[in-house]
Amino acid sequence: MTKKLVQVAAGIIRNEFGQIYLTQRLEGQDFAQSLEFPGGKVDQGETPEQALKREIEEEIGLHVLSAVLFEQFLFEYPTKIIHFYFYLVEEWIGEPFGREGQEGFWVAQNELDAGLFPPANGKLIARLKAECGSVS
Ligand SMILES: Nc1nc2c([nH]c(=O)n2[C@H]2C[C@H](O)[C@@H](COP(=O)(O)OP(=O)(O)OP(=O)(O)O)O2)c(=O)[nH]1
Ligand SMILES: [Mg+2]
Repeated sequence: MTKKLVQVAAGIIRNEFGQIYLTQRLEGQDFAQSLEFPGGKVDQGETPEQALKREIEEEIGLHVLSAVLFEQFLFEYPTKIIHFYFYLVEEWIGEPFGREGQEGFWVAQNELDAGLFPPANGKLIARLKAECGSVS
């Protein structure tokens, strides 16, 4: 059987201190307890950027003012292939919080730990850490 292809848009929400806002996936979701960049599936008729803005509002209550595509790639999971669109977001209105009951917190960009995220995030996190001149 061919795997379904899903589009996912997520935000690397970075503040002026070089910290990134992460959330923790809830029980009952796939990759429960993993950390994630807030975001979700692109709906039919939506562009990835529209999906990003909608998901960020729904999940963490921020109104995104500008978003720049940082990286897009395909990642194959056992049951699906995901086309990820990760956007860097540095301008927004509001204070982020886990609107769906999930934990959320700021982490320094050079202290991101790929082991706490789903497997698809590995390369992206390595790139974010390399940007900070971090060795691991
Ligand atoms: N948001 C997000 N999803 C990620 C990341 N890494 C990763 O593998 N994923 C996977 C987990 C899910 O299989 C998929 C995203 O779907 P989601 O569960 O967030 O979708 P959604 O917000 O639309 O939620 P739902 O309505 O389907 O419950 O992408 C990440 O950094 N952020
Ligand atoms: Mg989501």
